[in-house]
Amino acid sequence: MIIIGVGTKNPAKIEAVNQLIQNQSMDAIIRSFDVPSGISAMPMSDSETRQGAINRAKAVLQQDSEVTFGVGMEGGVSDIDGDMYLCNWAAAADRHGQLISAGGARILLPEVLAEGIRAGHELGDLADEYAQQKNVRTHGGTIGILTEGRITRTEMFLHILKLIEGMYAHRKTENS
Ligand SMILES: O=P(O)(O)OP(=O)(O)OP(=O)(O)OC[C@H]1O[C@@H](n2cnc3c(O)ncnc32)[C@H](O)[C@@H]1O
Ligand SMILES: [Mg+2]
Repeated sequence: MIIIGVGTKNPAKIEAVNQLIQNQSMDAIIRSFDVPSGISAMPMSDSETRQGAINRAKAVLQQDSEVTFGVGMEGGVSDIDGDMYLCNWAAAADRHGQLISAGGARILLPEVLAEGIRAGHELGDLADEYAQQKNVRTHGGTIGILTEGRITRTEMFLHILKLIEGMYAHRKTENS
């Protein structure tokens, strides 16, 4: 059995790992840790968002010596030619120094959310106000609001985690 350490207490993210385990019939359990992302609270680029995911994955390995894989997930925004997109990254680190990262689907943010972020607010707070809901970030996420629930934050992170698990499997075949 492996122990997957997840660097968050956000249930929407933890559920993505849970679903990966079910999907891949992995013999694994989850432990969750409140680790620092080491970046700003509202990451403003792909580079920063990816770094947050990597920092979390590595921090988990430091927190608990029994953890087999550290997993980090981070959400942020990324500007393309003046348009602001929601972006998401995840990373997995093992004890052999192997680090795998991947990014997820992007969705254009409505201008009212983009303006709020440019003014220094966090997307989580803006999304709650926009949707007239509480804790969007721990439920369907902004992507869930903007797609009328067709793709939720959990589904989006599950997709990224499948990419990472698949790349890990591919590397094993390459090295065998
Ligand atoms: O508890 P953690 O794991 O930190 O999860 P989080 O919901 O705070 O999410 P992130 O730190 O990964 O995201 C950075 C910021 O971007 C916001 N954010 C990112 N993706 C979001 C989403 O889908 N819905 C709402 N807010 C989001 C949120 O406000 C965070 O402050
Ligand atoms: Mg956060």
